Amino acid sequence: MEVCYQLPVLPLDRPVPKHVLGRRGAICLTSSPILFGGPAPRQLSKRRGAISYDSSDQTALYIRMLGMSASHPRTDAVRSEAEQPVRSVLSFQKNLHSSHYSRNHTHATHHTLDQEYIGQAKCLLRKVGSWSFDIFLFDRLSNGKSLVDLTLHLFIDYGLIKLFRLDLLKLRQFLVMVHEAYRRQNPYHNALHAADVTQAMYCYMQEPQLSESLTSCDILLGLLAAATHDLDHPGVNQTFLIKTNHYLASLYQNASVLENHHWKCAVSLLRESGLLSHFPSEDRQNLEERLGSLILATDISRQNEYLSQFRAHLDRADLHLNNSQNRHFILQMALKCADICNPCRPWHISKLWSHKVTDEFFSQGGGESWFCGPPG
Ligand SMILES: Nc1ncnc2c1ncn2[C@@H]1O[C@@H]2COP(=O)(O)O[C@H]2[C@H]1O
Ligand SMILES: [Zn+2]
Repeated sequence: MEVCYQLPVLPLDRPVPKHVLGRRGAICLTSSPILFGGPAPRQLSKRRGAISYDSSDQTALYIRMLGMSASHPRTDAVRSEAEQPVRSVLSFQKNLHSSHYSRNHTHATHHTLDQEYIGQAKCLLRKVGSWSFDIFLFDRLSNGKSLVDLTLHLFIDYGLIKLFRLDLLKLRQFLVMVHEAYRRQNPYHNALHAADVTQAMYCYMQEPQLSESLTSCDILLGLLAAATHDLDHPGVNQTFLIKTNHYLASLYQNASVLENHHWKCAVSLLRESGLLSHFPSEDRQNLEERLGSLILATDISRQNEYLSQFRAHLDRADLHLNNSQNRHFILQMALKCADICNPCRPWHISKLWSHKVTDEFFSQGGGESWFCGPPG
């Protein structure tokens, strides 16, 4: 207990609901600043569970993490919490469940501190079909797992689980695996971008003409492709991989190197999760092929090919949505649009994406070290 009063402290800007105060987990709630410098408080030193709080408090001013060393550096994430109060409780959930996304962990959200935030996330999902949907806010409210929660919600909303007799547990585990296979250190090509693309894809698929003609299979594919289209993205582009003789470039002979990799990752996660293991093998194979064709269409270096094809179709007026090949082509175009739609979002959202993508460009160029010259 001797380290309690040295632990990191975060301000909490809002009343803590009774049901949270009544829970014993891994944090300490108090409004008494005397804790931070004075002697170790009685409540803390006597606590049995991992939550301690002053039971008379309805408006805690501070939350401190227990079990972190006093010299633990404040991470950027924690620092930004102070700037964005809504995150303060969410960050604890992250720490409470450091292995939050472990594959065995299926019911974590039911036992976490921030039920209230889960409620807000659910509330926000009512606007999931809106172009101004704030994926950054949703990500905070869903504790950084927007891709999992949003995609799961859309699967349920479309009734895909019943239609394809999907196992809900396997589906969730698959989505968690997808989430984990995105590299969180990438400023742009990470799970949040995949969630954003999935939400945009949903908006396009909700367009009246499309929603009337898409089959359940098209919708399943559209969502799967959007969620997995950048899996395991290394944060650098194809040219970089080719010029640095990366093994992926030679594996895919310098053609759609990243997109092939994303597709193969998606297929391996699908197989590993067993999500579609009850499908006849022919259907499964067909679905994997179509998934590849959608993901490969996001190769920006082949943009002109797709645009000329699209223009030719429009000139001939021969795109018919009752034709499955035509529908597939439209899905390709939709995914391509979804992938680069961030500049068309409301400005406050679009600006954040621009910063993220330029951060990633900057890192590819060597980041700050580039300016410092060669080491030594
Ligand atoms: N807001 C943006 N500003 C500039 N470039 C972007 C922006 N968003 C996406 N891109 C680029 O568009 C590319 C689309 O394909 P990639 O995902 O390979 O990489 C993406 C980025 O390089
Ligand atoms: Zn992308």
